[in-house]
Amino acid sequence: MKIRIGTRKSKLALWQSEWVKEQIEKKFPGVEVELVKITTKGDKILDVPLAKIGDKGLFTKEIEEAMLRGEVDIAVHSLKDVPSKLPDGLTLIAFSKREDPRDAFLSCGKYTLETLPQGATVGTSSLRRKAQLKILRPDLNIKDLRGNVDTRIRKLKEGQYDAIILAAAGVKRLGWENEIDQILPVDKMIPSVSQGILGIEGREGDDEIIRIVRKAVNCKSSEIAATVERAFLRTVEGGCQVPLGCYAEVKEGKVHVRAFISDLNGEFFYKEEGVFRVNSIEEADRVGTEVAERLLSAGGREILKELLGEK
Ligand SMILES: NCc1[nH]cc(CCC(=O)O)c1CC(=O)O
Repeated sequence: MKIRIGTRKSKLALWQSEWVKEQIEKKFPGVEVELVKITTKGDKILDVPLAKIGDKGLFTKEIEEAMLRGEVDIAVHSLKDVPSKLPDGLTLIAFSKREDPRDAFLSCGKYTLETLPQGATVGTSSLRRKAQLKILRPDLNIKDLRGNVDTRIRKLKEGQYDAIILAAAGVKRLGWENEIDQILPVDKMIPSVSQGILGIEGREGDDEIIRIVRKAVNCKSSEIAATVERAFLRTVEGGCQVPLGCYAEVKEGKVHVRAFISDLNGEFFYKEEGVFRVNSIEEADRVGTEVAERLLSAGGREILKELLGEK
């Protein structure tokens, strides 16, 4: 039996797909796994902030089309790049053990977020990171930064920024861990929905492939966390154009959820935090939905109207 993985060509995407290939081949010596490289729109547009492109599925669409045409069988994604709604016929079939979900601060060994000089230039294009930075350090000059992880670190080293913020997960997977000067705590910098989790997407009804992939990589607590966080995202429907974050920490039948929605400057900032009992995927979905509804009622709805226009 052979399983073909559709993957982007970036170093991080290839690392992630290779990792899934290894897990499958280790557990199922009779299964051959092949990587098929596919370029997505997000790989082509490298200089525009994602919030301005505004497309859902920027990093996933071409791979999904290949899956639906039967050219590849599964796709390995950074789950945070996967929109909350998938095309008909496709579904998330497994969730990897979560790598560090937090954001990392990099400054060539010079600073922490607290010791950065007044007015220093910090690189990030993420509205979620910008809004939270505005609250922690309103004096900072926040400058757009796109490109893959290696490119962003190169731009920091060239001196274009005093510091940059990246997902710790990507930095660690690519072996840049020593460049991290500070890991930002989840209370101060609420992570992105699904940050650090790999989502494996497949075709509905491909039961044998689903069984193999789940057995090789699925992690129950990641599945619960991802379900809470993605239910939040689906309910808010803010995508990349609204500053928002949601992080569900799973321990012993409970989830500790932290979430926020804010305007672009962090001026109107709504945060929710709570601990919920969760014993099933259905309950996890309900918790994420409820947290989102609370934030929408608290003021999130006005922010969506302002940023997305009347719907
Ligand atoms: N937005 C791009 C992206 N998609 C996934 C990761 C990191 C890995 C992960 O979160 O699993 C990154 C880089 C970053 O935000 O620094």
